[in-house]
Amino acid sequence: MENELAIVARGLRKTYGENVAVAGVDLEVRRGEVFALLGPNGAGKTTTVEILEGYRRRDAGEVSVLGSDPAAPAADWRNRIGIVLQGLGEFDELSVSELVHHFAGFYADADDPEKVIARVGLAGKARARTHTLSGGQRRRLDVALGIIGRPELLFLDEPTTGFDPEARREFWDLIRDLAAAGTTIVLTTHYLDEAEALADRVGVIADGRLIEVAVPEHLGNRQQAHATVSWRTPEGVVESAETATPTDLVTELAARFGGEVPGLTVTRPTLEDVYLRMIGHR
Ligand SMILES: Nc1ncnc2c1ncn2[C@@H]1O[C@H](COP(=O)(O)OP(=O)(O)OP(=O)(O)O)[C@@H](O)[C@H]1O
Repeated sequence: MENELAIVARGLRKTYGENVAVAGVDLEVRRGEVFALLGPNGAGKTTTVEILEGYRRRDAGEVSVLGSDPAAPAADWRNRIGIVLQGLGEFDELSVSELVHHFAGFYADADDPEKVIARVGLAGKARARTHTLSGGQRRRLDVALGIIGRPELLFLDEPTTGFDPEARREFWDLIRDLAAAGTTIVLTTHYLDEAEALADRVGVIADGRLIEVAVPEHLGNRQQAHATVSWRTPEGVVESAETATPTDLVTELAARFGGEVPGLTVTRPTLEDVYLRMIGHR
């Protein structure tokens, strides 16, 4: 049902001269979903997202975003979408609070600026001039400007680049809050842990093609992958075996050792392992 889908793209294509940036992408994002686009540099993520945002023209394909074609949207369409832009240099002399209030003025039903400032963790910086913010604080301000209009659909292009680990965790909590409140979120990221932590589904783009869409646990048949069981022999040598039935092997080892197995670990391929395999690095 179109209604349950925030985004539908069919055969999306964009070329720059000889260079095919997006080579026929089919994509569906459900309402309320957090969808992450992963892919190496130059894969076509930003081009895809900017077409969906209405900032780039496609060469071919059908696109519907919140029921409108982004190339010719309905009158209130842009108000229903949040876009996290970077680098609003001309507003450098405004304070955080002034800038967020200024942006709130663009929307008929904007959120409370002070609440949004607190929500992105900038309450202590509300009076600071924006040019005095650190890179990570600046990015939080970008997010505040993206959500001030209470968007139904929020686009975030590499939102946590430059964040320290604590800021990333706080940002993830913010994204989860927004998702819990029903906001559909499309984000691009290079961080696999971020995709795994946030996304309901992940789409992997390589060379302008969407090569797989899956929930993070299922990406690249990760769940079917063999587990690696490692242990230490009485001589102190670390041995390991790949197996489809790790429980059997561990049970056998436990019997062999008469209880606790020294140095026992059971691992499966990480999201990073399967991702690198998918995009061709082995
Ligand atoms: N305005 C442009 N003019 C010409 N080529 C472009 C333009 N924008 C993007 N491209 C090319 O299109 C391809 C896809 O770029 P895009 O920015 O969509 O990739 P990306 O997946 O977002 O990469 P990154 O992870 O590095 O941000 C690249 O080969 C890029 O060089």
